[in-house]
Amino acid sequence: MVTIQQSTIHKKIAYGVEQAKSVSHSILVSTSTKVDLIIDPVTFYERGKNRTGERIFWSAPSGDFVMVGIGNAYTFESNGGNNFGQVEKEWIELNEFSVIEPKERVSGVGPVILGAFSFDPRKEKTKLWGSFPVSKMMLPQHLLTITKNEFWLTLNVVVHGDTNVDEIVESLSKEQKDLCKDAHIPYEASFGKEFIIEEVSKDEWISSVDTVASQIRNNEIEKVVLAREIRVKSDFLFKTEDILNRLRKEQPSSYIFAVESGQDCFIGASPERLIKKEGEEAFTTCLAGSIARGNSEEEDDHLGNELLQDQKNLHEHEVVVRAIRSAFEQGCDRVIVPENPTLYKVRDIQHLYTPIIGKVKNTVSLLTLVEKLHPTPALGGYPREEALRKIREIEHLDRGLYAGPIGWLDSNGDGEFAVGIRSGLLQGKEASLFAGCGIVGNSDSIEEYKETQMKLRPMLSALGGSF
Ligand SMILES: C=C(O[C@H]1C=CC=C(C(=O)O)[C@@H]1O)C(=O)O
Repeated sequence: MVTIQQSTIHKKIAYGVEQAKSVSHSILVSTSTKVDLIIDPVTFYERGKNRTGERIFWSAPSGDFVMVGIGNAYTFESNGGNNFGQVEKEWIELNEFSVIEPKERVSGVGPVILGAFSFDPRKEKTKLWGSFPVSKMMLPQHLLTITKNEFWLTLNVVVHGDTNVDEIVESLSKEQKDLCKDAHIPYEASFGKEFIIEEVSKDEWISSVDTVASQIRNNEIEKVVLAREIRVKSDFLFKTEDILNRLRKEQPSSYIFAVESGQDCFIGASPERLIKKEGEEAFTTCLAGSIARGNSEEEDDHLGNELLQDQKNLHEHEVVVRAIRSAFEQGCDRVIVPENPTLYKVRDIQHLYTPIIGKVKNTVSLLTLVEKLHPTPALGGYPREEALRKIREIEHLDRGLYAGPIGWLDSNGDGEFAVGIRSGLLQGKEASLFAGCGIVGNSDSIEEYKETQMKLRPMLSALGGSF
């Protein structure tokens, strides 16, 4: 097995400890190697089960860029606000004292932090999300990166002047061997039989949609996204790797993610990018306005064309484009916005879609852009603060990480965040699944309810159930 050579790790960590002594400061040591192995990322995730609560999974649409993090080398956690600025500041400070190998950088390889931020830290937290802090980004001890058909293994560790080099090298090397053992074998999922679905506050949700739609008609606000929850109960433990496996097969055009905390796991397959930053370039998307997929190609085209001409959906979408363009222009120059939306199709649903690109201004960072954009009117509403107040007041739901930014950031300041929709919270034999939709003046509450059912389908199917 070709993993990272023990002697290489030893040399780097010993050097890091010497540095830590001489500067009287902790040092981040990060060693990465391209390995000549094929590793199934879900198998690798499963092999990390001794570190339950400290595992994270991320894959971009099409599945050719995957990251799996196991174990915490450093955690950025907040129980107050989302603290985007604080996370960034601490991350930059941690990188100031570092030993990173190899010097030439590959995106997503080496020191990378991954994690998620809450939708609305000001909404009162309930027991449901008790295992999770408000925001959590972690630097994994073990990181598997699959990019451009290459497999990379990274070891990250933060050392101090008194760190015992032999001990830490031995434990990291052993863990890495265990993670890679037979990891080429594709993960096989298994599922139970019993499946109960409980709707949470269904009638209240429908009546909230009616209330909000009438307030919009009275010009009190322009758009509000209202979300709801279903609780799923089973006769078997929901295992993250089983569900990841299904999501990877069933939702190839979505971001697939999982982030654990304690015994719980937030997991999903989101079609919606919030922001990607690659050097000077930034990419965002407006995704709002939805319709079902057809049973035949003809019916699918027909539904897609209907969506492209539907005034209610076009209005819902236009509000999002307007707000994202304005937020994006604060952080970027040369912003390019297509004139009309096209369609973005995932397995169970098709959306109106407008991708936006720009050139990031010199002083602007990825997390600054996340903060400017979040929550877009595709998740919150418009105007933002009024919509958030309305959601706090009227929604019978603790969204937690649902609809919040989830993604990664590297030490060059590049990375990507999606919005954590089409998602759920796994809690042993139970799970909560979430879905929302944009409410405008002419929204019909029963139609909106049906739309949420459609948006719950990807996660429900990955859990082994259906409506
Ligand atoms: C809020 C959700 O979807 C958003 C993203 C795309 C389309 C949406 C819509 O048509 O309402 C929503 O704005 C969700 O899936 O929970």
